[in-house]
Amino acid sequence: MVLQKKTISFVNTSLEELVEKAGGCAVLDGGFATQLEKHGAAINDPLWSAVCLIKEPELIKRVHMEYLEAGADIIVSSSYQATLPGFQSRGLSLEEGESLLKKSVKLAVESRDKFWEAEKRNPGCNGNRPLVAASIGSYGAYLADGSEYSGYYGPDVNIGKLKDFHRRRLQVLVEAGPDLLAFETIPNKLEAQACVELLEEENVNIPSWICFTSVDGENAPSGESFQECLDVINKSNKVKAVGINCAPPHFIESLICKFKGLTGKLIVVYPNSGEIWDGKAKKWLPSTCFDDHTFELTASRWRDLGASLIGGCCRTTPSTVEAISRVLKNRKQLLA
Ligand SMILES: C[S+](C)CC[C@H](N)C(=O)O
Ligand SMILES: N[C@@H](CCS)C(=O)O
Ligand SMILES: [Zn+2]
Repeated sequence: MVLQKKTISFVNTSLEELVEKAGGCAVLDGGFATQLEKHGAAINDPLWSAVCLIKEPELIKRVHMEYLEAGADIIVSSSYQATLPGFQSRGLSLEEGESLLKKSVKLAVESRDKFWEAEKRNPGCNGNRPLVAASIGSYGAYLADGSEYSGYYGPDVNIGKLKDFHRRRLQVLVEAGPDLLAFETIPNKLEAQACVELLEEENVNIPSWICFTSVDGENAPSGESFQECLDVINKSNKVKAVGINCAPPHFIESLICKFKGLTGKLIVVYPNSGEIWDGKAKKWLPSTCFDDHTFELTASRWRDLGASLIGGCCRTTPSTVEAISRVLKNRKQLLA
């Protein structure tokens, strides 16, 4: 008997192709730091989750694998709060810091490759090789003072300072060869402008997304309108998707509608659970939350409103991603 072999393309996939192959909406992973903590990692530290790059690289791989197994089409690296000045203030040299940044991408790529080696032999494999996005947390994440949710960087922070902060890390992460770049929790227009200018100046050819936070459900945390912020991003051909991360999930529906009217780029949403980060106490405060079931019920609505990339951020876990994946991938099967 001749067994028919399914032909699967193993070439690198672009973001647009991945979204298309995923049926119009790809699944992102969930809270990375949250899942590290669930496994006992101590991240109450100025480096936050990036402290695990120094202390627990195997745990980082375990968490990536858990999100891949939950159905993530894209995993985000552990570099959100990994910065060269941050590592230097821990007594590490510039070279050691750069090597940790590269390691964040390498750990994600190794996890993806290991997952894909097994997955592509699975008869149910959809041929969608997951992608690795290198996380680039905002300047506020590095400050570790909650300013990624206020957008207030003080009077001394101008665009030059923000570009200086981001430049070398961006170069090193790009050299490490991720499939995508994920600018996360950008809280104001100035930092969006700095990211857009840097992508041009550094001639970066890896596709990017830029995500903002929001604390009022209508504007960037700085109070600047998303119209102003997206005007800056729309001018860039390097940015392929724009959206919201680590904002409460009940803001997402209206923000997708707003973004749809402001940009032709792909829309990416990965809200947190709804809990509120207390930057001083460094802990999550209870608030109105979505549980996994509510994510499952709402993800298809976000997709229908026009989001092309959907996942979870802080306080969501692999079971959240499993719920999102179940509903989005089932839907794809129903449409097929
Ligand atoms: C996305 S927030 C919860 C990350 C942690 C924050 N930048 C801090 O260090 O306090
Ligand atoms: N990629 C980061 C984002 C924090 S807001 C994480 O999931 O830990
Ligand atoms: Zn988050």
